[in-house]
Amino acid sequence: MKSFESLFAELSEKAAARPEGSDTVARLDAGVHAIGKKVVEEAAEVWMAAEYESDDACAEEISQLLYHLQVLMLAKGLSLQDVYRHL
Ligand SMILES: N=c1c2ncn([C@@H]3O[C@H](COP(=O)(O)OP(=O)(O)OP(=O)(O)O)[C@@H](O)[C@H]3O)c2ncn1[C@@H]1O[C@H](COP(=O)(O)O)[C@@H](O)[C@H]1O
Repeated sequence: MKSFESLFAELSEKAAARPEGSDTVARLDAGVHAIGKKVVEEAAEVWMAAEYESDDACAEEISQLLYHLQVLMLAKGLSLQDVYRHL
């Protein structure tokens, strides 16, 4: 099972190697503005799932929000440590 750290390592590799067909590479190429809109969209989906859907649906939406936050971190050049030091 993936963790926050292992997903970030995987996405970092994708950003560096830029494999053909990677959704992550396409999102990075779209830029911070587009990624930020996706973060907001996913956050709203988390909220709606928490209020009106199952726990599993909510967990899935949270996983997607975490993914898009990581894409935003990569687009900004932020490391895990840059974020963790504020926790
Ligand atoms: N964990 C994720 C992940 N979570 C969410 N998403 C993306 O976020 C989308 C979910 O958003 P929506 O529900 O809004 O779906 P949508 O409306 O079709 O999204 P859009 O394409 O319109 O933005 C999914 O369709 C994926 O495109 C993810 N895309 C990739 N990963 C993982 O990231 C890794 C690298 O993936 P690639 O870069 O595609 O190789 C792999 O381990 C993947 O499993």
